[in-house]
Amino acid sequence: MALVANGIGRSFRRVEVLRGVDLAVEPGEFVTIGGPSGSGKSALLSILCGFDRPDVGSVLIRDEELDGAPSWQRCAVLPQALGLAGELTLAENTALPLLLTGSPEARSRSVAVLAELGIGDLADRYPNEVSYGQQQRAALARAIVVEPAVLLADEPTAHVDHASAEVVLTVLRRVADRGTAVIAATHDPRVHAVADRRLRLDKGRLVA
Ligand SMILES: Nc1ncnc2c1ncn2[C@@H]1O[C@H](COP(=O)(O)OP(=O)(O)OP(=O)(O)O)[C@@H](O)[C@H]1O
Repeated sequence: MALVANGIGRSFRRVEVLRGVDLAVEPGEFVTIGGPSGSGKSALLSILCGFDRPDVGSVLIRDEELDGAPSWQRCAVLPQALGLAGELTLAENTALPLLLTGSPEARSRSVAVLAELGIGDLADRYPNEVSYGQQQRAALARAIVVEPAVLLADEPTAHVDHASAEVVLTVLRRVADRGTAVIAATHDPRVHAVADRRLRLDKGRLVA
């Protein structure tokens, strides 16, 4: 399995948001997580990528238990808040995970991934010089440039127009088909439509 979560529980200010979440995702599988606003989708993704720790339960990525945030190659994230560095261009932001691995073709690979997402012409612009939807696609480019074992995407189509959403969905599907386990939290029926498996958070548990 690419990712296994066992009995994840998490409370905030005594409100139990997650109560025993179990999840197992295979390499190459595309899973969506739905559920109403406030049901705990982002909270769950934060735990799956090691940004937050559960009160109970464990997460394994490629059979290794998470202890803090794993490397970007094991688990890459498209967060809801994007988190692009404002002082770096889109190409430089996208290249960051490759620079950490010492890849010599960081620039060319980043521009290629930006182009795959339809924003190759914006590679040398800074985040504040492009729209929020374009920033979102750059944050997705940064997440997939290293071909991670697991990709966690929080609302990957939330800020993009219809045509751009189609591009994002095609790329997410392609990333899964190349072997990455993709887990996307979403309200968007178009994302659910391209997934292999659709789950929903209901009263703190994942249900089909
Ligand atoms: N760090 C935190 N401190 C306190 N409460 C939190 C924290 N993180 C999440 N919560 C609470 O947990 C619940 C679930 O929040 P979460 O953001 O995971 O929902 P969501 O399903 O992702 O919602 P949305 O669809 O609006 O993004 C909410 O009631 C939220 O207020």
